[in-house]
Amino acid sequence: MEASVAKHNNNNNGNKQPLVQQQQQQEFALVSVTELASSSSPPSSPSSPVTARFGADNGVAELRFHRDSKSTGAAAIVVELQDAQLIKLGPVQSICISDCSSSDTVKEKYSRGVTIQFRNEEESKTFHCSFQQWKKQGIVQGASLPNGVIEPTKSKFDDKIESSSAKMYFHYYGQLLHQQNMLQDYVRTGTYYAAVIENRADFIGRVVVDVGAGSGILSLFAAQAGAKHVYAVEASEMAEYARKLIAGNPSLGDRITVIKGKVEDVELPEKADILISEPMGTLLVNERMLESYVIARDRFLTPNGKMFPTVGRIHMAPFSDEYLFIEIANKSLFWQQRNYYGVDLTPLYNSAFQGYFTQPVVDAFDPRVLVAPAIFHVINFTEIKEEDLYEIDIPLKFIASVGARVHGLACCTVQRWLTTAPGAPTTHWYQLRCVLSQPLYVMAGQEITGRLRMVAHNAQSYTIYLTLSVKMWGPGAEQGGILQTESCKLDLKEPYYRMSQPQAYTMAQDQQPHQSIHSQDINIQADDLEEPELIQHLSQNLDAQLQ
Ligand SMILES: C[S@@+](CC[C@H](N)C(=O)[O-])C[C@H]1O[C@@H](n2cnc3c(N)ncnc32)[C@H](O)[C@@H]1O
Repeated sequence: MEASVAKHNNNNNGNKQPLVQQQQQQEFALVSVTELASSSSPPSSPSSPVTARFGADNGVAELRFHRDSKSTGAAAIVVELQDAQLIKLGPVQSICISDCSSSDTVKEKYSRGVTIQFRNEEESKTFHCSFQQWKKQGIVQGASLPNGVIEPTKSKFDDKIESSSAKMYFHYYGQLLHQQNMLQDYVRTGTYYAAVIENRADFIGRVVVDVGAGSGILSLFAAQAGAKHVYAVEASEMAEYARKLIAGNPSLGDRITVIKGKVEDVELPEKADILISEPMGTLLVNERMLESYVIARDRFLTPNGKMFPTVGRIHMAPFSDEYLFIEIANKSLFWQQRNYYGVDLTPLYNSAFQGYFTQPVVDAFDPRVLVAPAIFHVINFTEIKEEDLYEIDIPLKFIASVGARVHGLACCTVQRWLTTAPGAPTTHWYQLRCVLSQPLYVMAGQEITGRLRMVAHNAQSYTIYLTLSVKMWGPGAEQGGILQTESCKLDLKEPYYRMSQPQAYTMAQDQQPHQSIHSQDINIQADDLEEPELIQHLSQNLDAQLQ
């Protein structure tokens, strides 16, 4: 549930009037305020509107709830903001939790909860912003607040992500059909289910936060595994559906609280023993949700808490795929027309040619296109700093197993490459390939070096810089000379979705067959969720539809 507030001044003129702070006070009209389990203060009824007033009369930031905004007498409830937390329970409902001392002994502290009913969602949002602002600024004793309109505080998420990108992103995830896509990926969801249930010893009696809960499925799994309480944090409108789903499963739902908001912004009433999430995108990092996962770790997880998943891996190997290369190169042939309705298009040919090579290719390919054993890069979610995900630099070094024309770098976030072997699970297992506009020539045994650098951008994705070099072969190699180097720059946000069945493999004439370590059947094992590379996730597919 959430909250909302009417912002108005002391005249109690309703929500039409702009927010004005008068003498360091700010007022909101509420539908109702109900104190939880309190014997000291009778709950207000919806028929008697309540005014909430932020102020710092004694140099301490406070929130006072009055039955009548004109009232200047004793407030019904006074909350000191320093120790208070405000949690959204719904679009127009929030709960404010604060510490208070027992009347008998000041040594004993209790938590007090106040349920706040707002008039609409907009007012709820403004109230939340003001709450954070007053809390932040009021903590310093006697600190004065700036006069005028309080701007909503921009969160870490808003600071680094373009609002249009975020809007589209959460709109997408707010639709049931896209959550259904993820739920219908039985390899993905089944792996999570098995991992949670098989690790239920970790969940029993524990507090869990589901980071980006979507439909709430992982929260329900955690509750099934015996979690004491699960906070399902979801920023999109899907939070409402998650509430419905959870309410419809009451034996589990009474241990789950859905909190609508970004993990960067929401407050939780307690720390978590476990974080569970499915934050991986194409090439692991697309969508930049790993950063939110890491922020959630820093905000909510107890020092020895566990993260499910714990690590992610990007597997990489050079590949040779003549058909793919020709397919991409041919896309720009259109621009070679010299008489397109009397117009010469060729001045744009080179730009179009280069443009097509800036698109990473997402598809499923036969692992035999790989020309060297794969290497992998590990991202440990328990240790990595959020800022370290802004730029990821991976040195590359391979030994070619075959002589081939190298067309680029193939990447995959799962342990094993897709195989066309009969009996493999019928799941899409899309992989990503960065294709060079100029191939490199290698001989079996030759070293291929390079660098994969990924730089985050504010559209929730990354710019990819790939360089591959092939060292001199034969006489002169000892001098360490580099014969060929090719580079390319790609935008992970704009992939070429080449969705189809795995491409038929035709062995190039100069290629010798090699025993690829990857050409095994997919074998999903979920005995440990700390192996996220085993988790087949649909995000790759989702990205396609986000475009
Ligand atoms: C890949 S989906 C996973 C959904 C669900 N956990 C599952 O496994 O089916 C990621 C979800 O995280 C949500 N999300 C992404 N970034 C978020 C953030 N910063 N705060 C809260 N939710 C976020 C998205 O709206 C989306 O529903």
